[in-house]
Amino acid sequence: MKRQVSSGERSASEVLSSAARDGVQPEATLRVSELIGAIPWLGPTRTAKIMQELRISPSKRLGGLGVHQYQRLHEFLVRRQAPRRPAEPETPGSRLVVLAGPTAVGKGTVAGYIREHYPDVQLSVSATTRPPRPGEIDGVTYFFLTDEQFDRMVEAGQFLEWATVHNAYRYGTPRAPIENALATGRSVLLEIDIQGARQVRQAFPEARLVFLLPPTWDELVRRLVGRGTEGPEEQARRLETAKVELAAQEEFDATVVNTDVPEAAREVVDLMTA
Ligand SMILES: Nc1nc2c(ncn2[C@@H]2O[C@H](COP(=O)(O)OP(=O)(O)O)[C@@H](O)[C@H]2O)c(=O)[nH]1
Ligand SMILES: Nc1ncnc2c1ncn2[C@@H]1O[C@H](COP(=O)(O)OP(=O)(O)O)[C@@H](O)[C@H]1O
Repeated sequence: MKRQVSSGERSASEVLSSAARDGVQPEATLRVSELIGAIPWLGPTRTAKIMQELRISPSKRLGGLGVHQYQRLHEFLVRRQAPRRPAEPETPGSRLVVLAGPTAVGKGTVAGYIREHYPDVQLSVSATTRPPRPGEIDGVTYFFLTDEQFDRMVEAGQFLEWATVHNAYRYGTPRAPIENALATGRSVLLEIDIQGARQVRQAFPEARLVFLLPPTWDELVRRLVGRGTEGPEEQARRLETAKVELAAQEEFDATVVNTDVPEAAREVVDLMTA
């Protein structure tokens, strides 16, 4: 027997979770666009955009989703359902700032400079499934998690955003430290990839998104090659991705050109306080 999802009963993600648990497909004939469109504050345009991001065609019904589409939809709903922050920071003056940009532009270097020279800026510590490199400290560089631990945090809605980066490992921003910092009037800087920046924009429309640019394309190539952490094949793949990533700068609130590290760091910090 079919029935409609009603907000007074179970939420959409509860329906999907129990379906996954029980191995049954409820509401199989419900269109995904209707399910998403029923979320408060999402108009048809946002719904269409979300469908596009989830890579689900507008006509798809729940019962017709592929495994990956189903997984993406589930994760989206869990994220939406996690406790939401109000539209404005709770304390005036606190701000959430995202620093993103193409591979090897110097995000880590600039963030490291800020950590060292601007102790008042709180830098978010991400969680990752990638193994630690020599010298990296758990809880300082990253929280190093197993796949299972990461899954549990995703399920519990404990990430503000998360993404698989460079087709390899998963990275995510723990939600609680960010919310605590903003609630106590501190600004927070997230150094994350572009997919993550887009998710932060959805969850925190008031966040400021800063895009770090290389002075030139050739300099970006020089930095990637000069860093020497990837082989030629991986370098070529990252540079292909970088072209797409550079096109995303239009979506950001501000751009900073990383010619000189201290100068770029100061510009980012200025954007946090301005
Ligand atoms: N979405 C997202 N991306 C992250 C997060 N933390 C780090 N990243 C990105 O993950 C990528 C890989 O970082 P890292 O493991 O330090 O490797 P490296 O950039 O190759 O030195 C970088 O582009 C980071 O910006 C996070 O919490 N969320
Ligand atoms: N302003 C800069 N001038 C010259 N080299 C830089 C500058 N910023 C970063 N680099 C170098 O570029 C390489 C990539 O920087 P990194 O911080 O690892 O990039 P990302 O975190 O964006 O992938 C590193 O070798 C770093 O030392």
